Amino acid sequence: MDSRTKGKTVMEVGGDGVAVITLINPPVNSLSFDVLYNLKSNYEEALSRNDVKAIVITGAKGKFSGGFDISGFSEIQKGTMKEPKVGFISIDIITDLLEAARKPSVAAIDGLALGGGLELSMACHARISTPGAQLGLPELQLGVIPGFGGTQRLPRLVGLTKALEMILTSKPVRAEEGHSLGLIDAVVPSAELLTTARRWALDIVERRKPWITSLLKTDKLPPLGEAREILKFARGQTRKQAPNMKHPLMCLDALEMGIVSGPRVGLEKEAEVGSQVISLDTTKGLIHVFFSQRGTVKVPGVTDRGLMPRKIKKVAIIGGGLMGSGIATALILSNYPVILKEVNEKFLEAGIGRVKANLQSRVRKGSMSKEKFEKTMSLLKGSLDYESFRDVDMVIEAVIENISLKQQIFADLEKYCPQHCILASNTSTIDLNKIGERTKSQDRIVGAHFFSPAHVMPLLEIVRTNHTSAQVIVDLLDVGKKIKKTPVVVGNCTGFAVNRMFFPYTQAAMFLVERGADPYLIDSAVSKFGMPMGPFRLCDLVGFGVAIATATQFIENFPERTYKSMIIPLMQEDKRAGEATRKGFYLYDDKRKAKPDPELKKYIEKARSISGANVDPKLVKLSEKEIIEMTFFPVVNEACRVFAEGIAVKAADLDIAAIMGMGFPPYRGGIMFWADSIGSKYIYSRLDEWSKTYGDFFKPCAFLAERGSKGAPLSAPVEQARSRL
Ligand SMILES: CCCCC[C@H](O)CC(=O)SCCNC(=O)CCNC(=O)[C@H](O)C(C)(C)COP(=O)(O)OP(=O)(O)OC[C@H]1O[C@@H](n2cnc3c(N)ncnc32)[C@H](O)[C@@H]1OP(=O)(O)O
Repeated sequence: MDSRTKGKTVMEVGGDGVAVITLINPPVNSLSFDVLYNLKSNYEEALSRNDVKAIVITGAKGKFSGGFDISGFSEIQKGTMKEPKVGFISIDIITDLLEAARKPSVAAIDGLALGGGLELSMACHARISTPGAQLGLPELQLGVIPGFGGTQRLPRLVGLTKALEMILTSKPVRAEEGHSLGLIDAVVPSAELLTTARRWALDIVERRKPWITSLLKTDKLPPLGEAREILKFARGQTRKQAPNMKHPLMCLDALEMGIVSGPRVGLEKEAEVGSQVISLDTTKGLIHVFFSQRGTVKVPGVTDRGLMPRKIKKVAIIGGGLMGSGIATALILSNYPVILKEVNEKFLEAGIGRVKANLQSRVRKGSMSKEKFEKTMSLLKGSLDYESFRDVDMVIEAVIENISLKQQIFADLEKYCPQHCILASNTSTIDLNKIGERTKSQDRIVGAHFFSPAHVMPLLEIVRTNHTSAQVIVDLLDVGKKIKKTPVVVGNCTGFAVNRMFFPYTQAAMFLVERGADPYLIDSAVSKFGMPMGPFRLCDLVGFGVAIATATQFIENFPERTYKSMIIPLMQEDKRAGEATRKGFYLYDDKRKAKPDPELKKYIEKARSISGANVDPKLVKLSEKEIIEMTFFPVVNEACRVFAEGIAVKAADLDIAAIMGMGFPPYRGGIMFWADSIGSKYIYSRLDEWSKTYGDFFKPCAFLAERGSKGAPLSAPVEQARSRL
């Protein structure tokens, strides 16, 4: 492949008169402009050659195509690449050249056909796939819409309702389902894929198989009135589920246009909308997230050293509480044999019971069979001592946040575990150097910070100290991948990356309420911004015990910028400790439905009298925009500190940590990306002004001050950061 080109296609014409065109653009054969232009010229050649009767399109190395090359969108957004004439690829190449050709095409699909990949195959006159193939249109997840005819052809092949489900959820279907839906014509083993596709193509030529033009099919479309009702319902659902995003509704416009006015007009609408969505801010955010999420496993100085992950054959977990049992669940679900250690029979039984309950909930929901349940549970063994730790490759300690207890455990682990064994702690705040103080194993001590519930939440913070070896990080990154987590490697400090960012968020909310802002309005503004819930509802959910324990750590470690509100401790004293006690900032009914509590005022007033804070008329009447700025700019400030200190190596890692650990809306691109979309100058000036009026909690850190004074992007690499890694 020419080093300047990004992918290509190759065409081979067989003695049977079938031209096989192979898409080649590793690793997923994405459709870059180079691939698409090559495909066009191969087609033109195949159509003009007398020795070619039919065409088969396939992908190299067991993958049809992962869709349009997503980096092409970033380049169009940055203006470094020009998008060709709107609809050129979809209408001129895929529809008018390929689908309307006088020679039939068959798609031979192995592995995956996603986005533009599936769209290309739908323009072929038949599709043959292997059993493992994944077929889907996940474009909305990226902020774009199916732009190679998917909004028109999918409903015509699988029906409107199923097409809407596939497009709006971005979820792919497997080959067998695709077959029963009419998306796939035949499912055959890999070894037979190409021969079957060639034969099928020749059968179409000989009229032994039908020559189907997907775009002209109408048999699966509902009558117009019914179609309009289905689309109206889909619009309502979309507005509810994605209120801050325009592109799903724009996609529905293209779909509807095709159904009402015919597929050609629909294609034109799709091309017009497809080109408009590329420049939406939400699209820029989502595409940034796609690459950032994949970038977290690229750790300079660690993953670029050629180290191979060692095989982790057995894992031990210490502590069967909520976290330990969740971690055990995640591991056995990915086939790791696990030993769960507890201090007595009662706790051990309870821990194993939690794991069982986690899996049983899957059986109840139908996502796990009873046989699979039994098989998965058989990977878990309980233990009350360390004898069975002699052959484990990794231990994850998940006991309560008590330094001396953890120190004792690590000293014991050093005695019982083999020398190569990784010694990990699930601590969320405690310094790992302190935890390992009584050992000589600093190079294999690492943080494996899961988020609750550990078998569900996608983030894994891998915390390294100055002594943790690169090999241990590589091993843990591999385990993270195998248990389907997104790992973010961070440095060692109180709260690591996620909790350090989380803390100022709840603190800012407490500050505002003590000065007269309405907590329920704050929660509502923050939810509208896109967080799963507001800070007060979140405190109720997490429970005040955890909130107080975390606050204690932060007050101890960052006293100069911790706002010491008494609201939560005062409520805790009255035994209202959040959702678990049915009373916190809200009142909860039997169904966990939250409603505001007029009594809350009493606690706020008492806290105000203790702190000496006064109601500030300006803060009583904050607009939603101001609420967002006053709660999230302190988070940006802390993220800047984390970045400047080298706790995170890349700003994009903080974006992913905020999205997956805090629930920051992905379509805003993550905390640093969002901050840069607003501008460092503005954020700096607001924080500076608030710090002069309200104190050091808002004081911009040196990094933000420096970048803000120049208006420089906050996410640009830190050249001379004092790295703690
Ligand atoms: C004018 C333009 C109109 C365009 C119209 C068209 O309708 C639009 C599209 O087709 S948008 C693209 C739709 N496709 C997708 O959304 C698929 C995205 N990719 C994935 O979901 C996954 O990557 C996967 C299922 C294809 C593979 O998953 P797996 O876990 O095996 O591997 P990774 O996710 O780590 O990916 C491996 C590397 O491949 C890169 N990559 C994947 N897909 C694309 C792509 N479509 N374009 C460019 N690059 C892609 C990914 O970034 C990884 O790269 P690394 O460098 O990190 O290894």
